[in-house]
Amino acid sequence: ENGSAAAIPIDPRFDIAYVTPVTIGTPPQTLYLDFDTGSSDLWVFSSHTPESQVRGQRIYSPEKSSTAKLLAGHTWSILYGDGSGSLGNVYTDNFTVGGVTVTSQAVQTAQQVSYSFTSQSEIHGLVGLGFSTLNTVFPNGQLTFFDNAKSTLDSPVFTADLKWKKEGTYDFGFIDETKYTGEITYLPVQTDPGYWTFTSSGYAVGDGAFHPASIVGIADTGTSLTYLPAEVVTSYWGQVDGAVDSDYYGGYVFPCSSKLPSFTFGVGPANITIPASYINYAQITEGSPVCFGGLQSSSWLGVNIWGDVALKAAFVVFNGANPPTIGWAKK
Ligand SMILES: O[C@H]1CN[C@@H](c2nc(-c3ccc(C(F)(F)F)cc3)no2)C1
Repeated sequence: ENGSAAAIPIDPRFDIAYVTPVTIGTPPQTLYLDFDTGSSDLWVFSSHTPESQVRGQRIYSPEKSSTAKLLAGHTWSILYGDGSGSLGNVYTDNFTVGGVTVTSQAVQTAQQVSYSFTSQSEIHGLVGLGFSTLNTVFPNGQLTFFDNAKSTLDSPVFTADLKWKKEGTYDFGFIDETKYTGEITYLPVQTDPGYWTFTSSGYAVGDGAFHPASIVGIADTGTSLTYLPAEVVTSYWGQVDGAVDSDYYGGYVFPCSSKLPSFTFGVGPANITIPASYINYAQITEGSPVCFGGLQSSSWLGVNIWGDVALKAAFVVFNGANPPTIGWAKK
């Protein structure tokens, strides 16, 4: 059974994250979760989360679900790239996204969440869409929703059609030809250690020359910005009047009035262009003349991350066949 679900920006001003409605249990409990191709845990705010750590989030209460089963003796604990994290125990229950149901999905209930999750009331948990090898449940790792659903889908794929300051979609089991133009270019995926890792064939700044290069990075729907090698971002921001790499602000900032070039990245023989508007990410604070860039250096990260700023410029196919591949198309 295929499915389609909305990817809704949690903030109307800038695309910090997208959430998707899901239902868990019997009778169904609806939560809005952050679908993250950069991790592989499905965890939710729950009746096990201390009230002091819950601030407006919807919660999943397994004790109110007739189909919930405790996965005895299992725990989990996860840390995200920004230093946020959560931990807890594990149930299995019915889990539905956009009409696709998995009847015994591992649902990780939070017993602790870090302050940044507490303060983000629009995110009620995460759905990891990375490879199940990254799942943190101990002592037995659990399968992702996609791995569980794969065999019931017409095709073992899901697609991401994220949009700039608008609602996009995640589709499961099919490729919607109306969502892209031209051809989809498929690239090999390196599945070790468990991210959707691919190699971009180079880049161009604005209308400038294309620079062939092999940029190994992960496609990560859970990361807001895009983080690339220092020489790439230096050549990009070098084209922007007044842009500086600021220790104070923690990255490249520029005068909001400056004109930005677009950024093009290679996907095999094809390419995707990120419009300048996507790279003018946000004012530092409401009304500030200083703006924060959507393209930042990956040098302190140790990995290049193609986050939402890049992904929303394309229609992306996460092909879970054997071997997995990743497809990119203009839209
Ligand atoms: O770890 C990498 C895997 N994908 C990236 C990711 N990061 C988050 C995240 C979501 C929400 C929050 C909070 F609400 F602000 F706390 C924090 C981090 N979700 O995926 C980074």
